[in-house]
Amino acid sequence: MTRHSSLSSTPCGSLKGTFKVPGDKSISHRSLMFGALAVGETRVFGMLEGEDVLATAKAMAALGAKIHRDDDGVWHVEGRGIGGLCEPEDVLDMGNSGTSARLLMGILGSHPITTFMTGDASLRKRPMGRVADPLAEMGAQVSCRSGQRLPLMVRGAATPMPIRYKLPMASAQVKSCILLAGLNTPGETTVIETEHTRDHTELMLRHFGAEVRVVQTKEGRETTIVGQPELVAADVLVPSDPSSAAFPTVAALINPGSELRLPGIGMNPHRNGIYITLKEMGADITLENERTEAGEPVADLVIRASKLKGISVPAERAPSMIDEYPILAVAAAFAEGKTVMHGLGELRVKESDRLSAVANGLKACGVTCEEGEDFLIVEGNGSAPLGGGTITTHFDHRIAMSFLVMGMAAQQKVTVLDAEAIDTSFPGFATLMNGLGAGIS
Ligand SMILES: O=C(O)C1=C[C@@H](OP(=O)(O)O)[C@@H](O)[C@H](O)C1
Ligand SMILES: C=C(OP(=O)(O)O)C(=O)O
Repeated sequence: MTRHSSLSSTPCGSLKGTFKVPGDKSISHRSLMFGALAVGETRVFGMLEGEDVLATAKAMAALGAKIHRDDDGVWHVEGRGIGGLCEPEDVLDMGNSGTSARLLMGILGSHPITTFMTGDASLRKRPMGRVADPLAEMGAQVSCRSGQRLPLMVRGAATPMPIRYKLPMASAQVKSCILLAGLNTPGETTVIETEHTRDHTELMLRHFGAEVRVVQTKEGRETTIVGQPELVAADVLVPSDPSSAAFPTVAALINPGSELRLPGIGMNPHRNGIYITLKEMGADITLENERTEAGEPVADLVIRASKLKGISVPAERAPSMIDEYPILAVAAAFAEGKTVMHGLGELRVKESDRLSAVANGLKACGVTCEEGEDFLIVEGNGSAPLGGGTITTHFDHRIAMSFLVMGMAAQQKVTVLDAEAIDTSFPGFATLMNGLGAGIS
């Protein structure tokens, strides 16, 4: 797809109102994949209808699941059972979505079928060796383009072997890939992580009836899946996405006089690092009606404009807010003092090299910052930065939304190139924000 539309945001004054943030992307992907592997009909309420999740839906349908959306917006997935996926007739196009590609590779790795997979220009640059290597240990054949990139071919193992695998990097996608390959593997497959990444795969596999054990040992957090269970269809209630909610949250914090209410935001403790960090910076964010919905903690967020101060964000918090550093960097540009962020190496292999995309964007808006191999330091002076930049997003939705938020409160408008990338995770972002008082056009 050719993408070339730009959007600009202008200083807008206070934002007010209640905002229904779309469904969680990680949970939406998994509901379609696990529904396709379950016996019976899974219903998904509140699914994110962004391009990334729709790429997963299309792929699971090409693998034999029956998927449709009813008139009330509920998605129905009729599964094939573990081991029951059929060989797709054509190449699977995972679009912009690393989660779709890597989790699906795990599923395919233990199905005795051959599948070809590709993605857009951004996804074709991202590393796939991190999943191809453990899948090869389990007996799958994965042939990638040079540099372990997409397009690639997965020939699933006819007799997959369980492994015990220590993750070389903090990645929920790699962890999930191996656990999903373990689903159709006899015996027990174990993944060890030294940093605790998001645990939606573990929680949701249990919800669908699989046995997943987690123990903490001196090696790290060990997650074991018992192979070849029968997954049973289940209803999934998708909470609103805390990663998407971070954009209106920061927009409200930096626009004096703002007050926003964001109902039903997922508050999984391995996803909420941005809210802890913003509060440490002095943000007025209140959690109301804290509750558990379908196994996930959820709360209504009330956000009021606040004076922010720079802080040092601990590196070990990075996995719980890995997608939120671009918008945190924007918040830091409005804060008083230095915000120091460490442990950001993984940002270099997302939809873009987010570390340099953020640093370049901040500089284009007159913000002083220092980019290191795996750190970023942003210097704010407690007032609105100059703005006025034109931002290269590299088709990265989070870079696009972050700098549109910057333009809402900077001194001059900010223009973001290739803003259509926003539809991958947050369709309707500009319309929803404008409904609260933003000026995005
Ligand atoms: O498992 C998931 O749903 C995700 C894991 C993270 O990626 P990594 O596992 O590469 O850190 C995150 O950046 C991505 O947006 C979604
Ligand atoms: C990194 C992201 O997603 P993915 O890896 O699925 O492309 C993201 O949404 O910020």
